[in-house]
Amino acid sequence: MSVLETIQGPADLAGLSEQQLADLAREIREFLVAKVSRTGGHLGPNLGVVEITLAIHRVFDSPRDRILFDVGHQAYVHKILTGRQAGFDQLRRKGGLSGYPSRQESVHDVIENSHASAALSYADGLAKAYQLRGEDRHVVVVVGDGALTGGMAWEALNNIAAAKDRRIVIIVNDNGRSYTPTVGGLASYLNALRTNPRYEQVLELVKRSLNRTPIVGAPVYDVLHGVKRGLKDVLVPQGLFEDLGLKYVGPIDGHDRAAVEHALEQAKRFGGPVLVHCVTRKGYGYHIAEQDEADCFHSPPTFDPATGIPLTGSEPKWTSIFREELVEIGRQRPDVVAITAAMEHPTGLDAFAREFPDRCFDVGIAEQHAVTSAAGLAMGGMHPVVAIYSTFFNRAFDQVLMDVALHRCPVTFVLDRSGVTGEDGPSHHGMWDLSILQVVPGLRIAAPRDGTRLRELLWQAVGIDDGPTVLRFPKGAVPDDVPAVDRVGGCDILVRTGEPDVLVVAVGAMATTCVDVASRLAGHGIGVTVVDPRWVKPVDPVLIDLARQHRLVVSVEDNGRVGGVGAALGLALADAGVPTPLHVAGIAQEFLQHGSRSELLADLGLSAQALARDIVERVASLEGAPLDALAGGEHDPLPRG
Ligand SMILES: Cc1ncc(C[n+]2csc(CCOP(=O)(O)OP(=O)(O)O)c2C)c(N)n1
Ligand SMILES: CC(=O)[C@@H](O)[C@H](O)COP(=O)(O)O
Ligand SMILES: [Mg+2]
Repeated sequence: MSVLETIQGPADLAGLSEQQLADLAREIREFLVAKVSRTGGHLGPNLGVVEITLAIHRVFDSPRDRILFDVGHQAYVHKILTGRQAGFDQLRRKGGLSGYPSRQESVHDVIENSHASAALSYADGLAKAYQLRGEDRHVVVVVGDGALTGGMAWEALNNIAAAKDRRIVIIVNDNGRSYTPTVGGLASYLNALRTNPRYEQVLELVKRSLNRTPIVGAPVYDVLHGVKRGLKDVLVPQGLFEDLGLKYVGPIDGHDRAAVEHALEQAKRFGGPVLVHCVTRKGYGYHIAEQDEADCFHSPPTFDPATGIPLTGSEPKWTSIFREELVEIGRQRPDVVAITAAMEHPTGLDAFAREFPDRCFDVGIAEQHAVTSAAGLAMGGMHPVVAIYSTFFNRAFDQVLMDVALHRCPVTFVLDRSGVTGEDGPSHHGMWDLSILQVVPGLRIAAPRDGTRLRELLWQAVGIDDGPTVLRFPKGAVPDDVPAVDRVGGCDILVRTGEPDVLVVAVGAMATTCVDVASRLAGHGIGVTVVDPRWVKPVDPVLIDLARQHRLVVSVEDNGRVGGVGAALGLALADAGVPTPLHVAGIAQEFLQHGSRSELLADLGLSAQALARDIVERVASLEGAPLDALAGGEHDPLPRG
């Protein structure tokens, strides 16, 4: 039996020998590669925290002590050690193990939100609560060097440092990378500590002193702390973290479990906020990941573990089309610049950055700064294109509203991963952008239905210079082009069959589904017009006129129903006194769990079959006619369910 098979919970770690612990670390890595190669997921980050997570669960007492992970994509090892090994065959699959901590799964999990740079704020709050309640509990936070480039992290550190007696242990997992090498002054600071040759000597000294000195409390900590202060004062006049008032321990070799345990024991005894700086390598222990220059296998799809080669074909993705077209725009528009929040490749800016290195800015995981910096660039005469996943864009709402739109800055936001994303779960679905952005005066939103429209609309967006524009599209494969049969104003008519009974307003990528709906209704006496407004904000007046001509309007969007495109259309129809009934088909305003995009859309009633069935029922209720008469009785091609 392997050591790993004996681990059902953290308590099983206590009695293990050094050899067993070394075997366990190896077995965990083998487990991660074997499982994640079959499901896809965050392999690189988790390979890098095996020793750190083992040390945490040997030194602290979860769930009494709370273990928090920033982002949470690196919590697989934590899940393995807390009784969830069996779930990894269904990792990130509908109904299976979440790829992030989940309170529904385990009492050992706390934070379910996968948005970076928030964990330290949770820790500050939790520690305050335990102090007020007189509970002697530690709060342990694993935060990556990338997550530390986010502003919230520093807001939290500012507060944590002020409270000398709150039991918070911050473990900085410093692998020098977000996806790509971490950027900015902080990265340079951490790098200075990591890469100076004296660091190696000092590390050796620390290691020897740790191994020689049994854990007797203060002396070990003082050795660690004193030596480090010496190092830091030599390298950097004043320790950044110590200047804040935080006790700093490190840098520690994050793959030396015993050294990490020693440091955590000292931190635990200190009884106040301590920051333990662990130096690790992303993808550690799986050479294919370690050598992956792109992103160290940050989040690979299913792959062959022997070669690392993806098992799924690389079909043209929305991102690929954006990547290609932006380079062409960059060639013709020297005023166009690009901004990423530590996701240059995932958002498709990597090609632009290669061709125009001086015109592409990676600001770190700092979406709020990205947006207001874009306002500054626009005020300086440039036209910024800010590429951010839809869900991460949420946190920069005030910056879009007050720093960009109030000043009518010509900034183009490109929101990839809009709508139902899939396997990353509730805090990754981009189901809010069409709602929250409706309230921004002067901001225009385009939702391309296919690759050709993406190219067209991107050019139109960067051509608008009197205010901000947004393009939004989903994750994954691009549908075949959906040609228009007519153009009315700014709207494309995609289908026009029979009498003008039902007007289907297709928002962006839902157009393919809406055309399928029309074909399912064609043979049943229900005339359908499918219209793609292309620019979905502001509401195109053409839609008002088309609605007047039809008996029912159905809007279909891959966004929350509340406050989305359909809701805005409803307000416009009411303001125009158009009595045509409107049904808004969209995502129920609830947190969606993880699963494939197609599964989740079907569950939401956004499949062509479900939409067609719903329209048949709505038309029938308009006429009071029995459903069967409309739907062809036993011949009904729209079986329930
Ligand atoms: C607000 C926000 N922006 C972007 C992301 C996407 N993202 C997920 S992990 C990651 C890199 C995190 O780097 P780091 O904190 O150093 O962790 P590592 O992967 O290196 O362990 C990014 C940018 C996110 N989760 N949240
Ligand atoms: C953890 C995180 O936020 C990212 O790694 C995200 O999982 C990437 O999503 P995609 O795989 O859709 O690029
Ligand atoms: Mg990192």
